[in-house]
Amino acid sequence: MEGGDLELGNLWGFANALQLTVTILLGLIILRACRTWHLQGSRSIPSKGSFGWPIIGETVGVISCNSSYPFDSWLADHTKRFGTMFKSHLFMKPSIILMKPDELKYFFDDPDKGLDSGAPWALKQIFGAKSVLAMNGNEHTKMHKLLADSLMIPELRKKLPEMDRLMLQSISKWGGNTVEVLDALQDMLLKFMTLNFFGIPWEDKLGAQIVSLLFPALLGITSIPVYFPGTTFYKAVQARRQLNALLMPIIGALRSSETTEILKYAKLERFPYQNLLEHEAETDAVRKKKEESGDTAFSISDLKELKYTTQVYHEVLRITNITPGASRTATKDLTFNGYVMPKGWRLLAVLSPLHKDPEHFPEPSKFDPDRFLMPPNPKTYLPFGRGNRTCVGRDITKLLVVSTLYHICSRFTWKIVSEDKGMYYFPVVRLAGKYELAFSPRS
Ligand code: HEM
Repeated sequence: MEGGDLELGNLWGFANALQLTVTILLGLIILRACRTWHLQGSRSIPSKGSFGWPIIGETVGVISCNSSYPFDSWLADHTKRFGTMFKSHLFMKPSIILMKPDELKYFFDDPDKGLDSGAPWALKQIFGAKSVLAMNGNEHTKMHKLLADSLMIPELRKKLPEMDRLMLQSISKWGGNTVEVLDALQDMLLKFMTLNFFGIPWEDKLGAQIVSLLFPALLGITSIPVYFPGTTFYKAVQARRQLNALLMPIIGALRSSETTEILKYAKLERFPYQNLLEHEAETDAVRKKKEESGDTAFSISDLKELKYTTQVYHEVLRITNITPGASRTATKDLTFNGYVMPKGWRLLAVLSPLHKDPEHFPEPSKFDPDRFLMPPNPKTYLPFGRGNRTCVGRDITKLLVVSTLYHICSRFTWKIVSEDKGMYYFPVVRLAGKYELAFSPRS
């Protein structure tokens, strides 16, 4: 080929690429304009907010939140521009974000009976339409009650000795070692859930297999639903399939009790340890009392004595917002605060602005367990939501966290070994780096 032909070919290639780019850009602009017109023109929705880009909306902005630009900053930027209760387009759906106490009350209490679970498509793929998170109406009420009953204090009282045994078995190996604490606690919780929901001891081969599949499956709940090898969603679907194969025979046998939902996991965060070290008198007193009585196992009545540890627990939940919020779908046009929230739109309740409102929690970024010297106010502290979809795991979470902290504090002193690398916010709130503590047995 002659040099001139080559240049001409290059030019044509460039012109084609340019034409294609311009066409795509124009298409995107028109699409965006059409959608905005359609959504804004037809109904009285909150006029404040932004739909972002076509199809993806503002999703990328949310999922790329990290330590230097946390989800709180994304929310703060939006509220500064639009006020509270603004619209957005997230995870393929037009959405309305709610955060003020009256907005959250409307969301959780659903006085107009117009809100469905709003379970994302990814969740239904992984946990099925018959998961409590996806169910609605009477079916949901029944399942919620079954689960809640199996996880409330009277039932937990029976399960506590086994929980305690598991905890001590794991913690007893920590003295003199450096431990990745979050992984160790997560493993403990998954093992306990395997025992609690399926009656399978984690020491069994089957128990160990289930434990190893639960976490990847749970991670998929909030993943981007791209079914391609390597993605979180793909791994979650695969894990769910394997869990199905393992669990179907057992579920068949357990069907009468129907308590076969496995859902969330609780995490201890990095904040409490230093504060607890400074308040060792409390755990010491409880331990001494128990040793004198000859019964060292943790009991429900110990919760009352561990007041400071419980304050720490509340403050961790307030400041970390491990579950950032909740989601619903409007099943009809709803009117609230003068706005129509159209049928089919997603409503997202976010909890962090409430838990970090200086009016209710002065100096909100400061970790200060003494805020909870008095029991938390249910209007301004909602880490487990409220209403008919309130968290069924709240009692077990408190019991697990407070008793684990008690066991750790009464046995060890520790030093933080790993460097603080901040937080990730998607697909779940978690530490960006390892969280290793070096434990020494207490004298
Ligand atoms: C720190 C730990 C936890 C936090 C902050 C948390 C938070 C929440 C929140 C805010 C909701 C309400 C969602 C909504 O209104 O749609 C919820 C629901 C739920 N949680 Fe938790 N949770 C935690 C641990 C657990 C644990 C350990 C379990 C199970 C053992 C669990 C099981 C559930 C279930 C089944 C629901 C759905 C209830 C329903 O839709 O009827 N959670 N959780």
